[in-house]
Amino acid sequence: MLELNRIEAGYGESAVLRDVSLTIPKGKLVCLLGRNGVGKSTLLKTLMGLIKVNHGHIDYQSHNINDKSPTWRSRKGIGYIPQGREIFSTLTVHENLQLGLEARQDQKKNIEPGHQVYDYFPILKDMQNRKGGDLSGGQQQQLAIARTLVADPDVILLDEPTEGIQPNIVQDIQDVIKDLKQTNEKTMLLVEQSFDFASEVADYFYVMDRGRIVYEGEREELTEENMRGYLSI
Ligand SMILES: Nc1ncnc2c1ncn2[C@@H]1O[C@H](COP(=O)(O)OP(=O)(O)OP(=O)(O)O)[C@@H](O)[C@H]1O
Repeated sequence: MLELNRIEAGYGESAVLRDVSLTIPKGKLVCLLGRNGVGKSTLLKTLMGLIKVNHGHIDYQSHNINDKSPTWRSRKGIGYIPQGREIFSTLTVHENLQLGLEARQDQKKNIEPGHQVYDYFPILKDMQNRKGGDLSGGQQQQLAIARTLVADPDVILLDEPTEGIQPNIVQDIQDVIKDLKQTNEKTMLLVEQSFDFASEVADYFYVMDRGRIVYEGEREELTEENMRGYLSI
């Protein structure tokens, strides 16, 4: 349902992604693995329309979306949770969540108290009136995920949700990701450096090195032995 075909993209004159092809089938969770600086975040930004494609094409529901804006993509159901979370620190948790509604196609203006995001992350209900900047890193990550979920996206692009986060929250996030796939049939692309996390949730995986896809395979092939050399294990 979302596909990169022979993409070259980067910053200014310098290409970061080189001849990258990747498919995220409907209802599947695809993991993109690789070390620091190999181009994983650049790939997500390119999918989201934040970086221009130099060559190749991005197809969403079988249509070329190369020239569509990030706003168009989010309104059409592509949700993006960036690395670093980009929480508004001076706004409250509630206000941060309200901002997520902007990406909805309907005119929904409020998040009902029984919304699924509060089941996933009860702490966000308890902390509704706290400023985003007062939350811990793990709580901010939960807020960033919830803010995307209130828009009810079909596809979720998630950039290293476990980076620098305490283990109990990593477990909560893992449970939510599994539920999003199993119960809500979301389509997901998860960027990760953690082999343990990726191997728990992935249906299919790609490994990136220096802007190229160097390995791909089914979940069964995602083993420590195969990943040694590509990841720090
Ligand atoms: N805004 C930018 N302008 C110029 N070059 C950039 C910019 N952002 C990233 N790069 C470069 O692009 C390359 C890929 O970076 P990217 O952030 O996509 O890697 P990554 O695999 O996501 O790594 P990390 O896990 O550290 O985020 C790096 O060489 C990086 O220095």
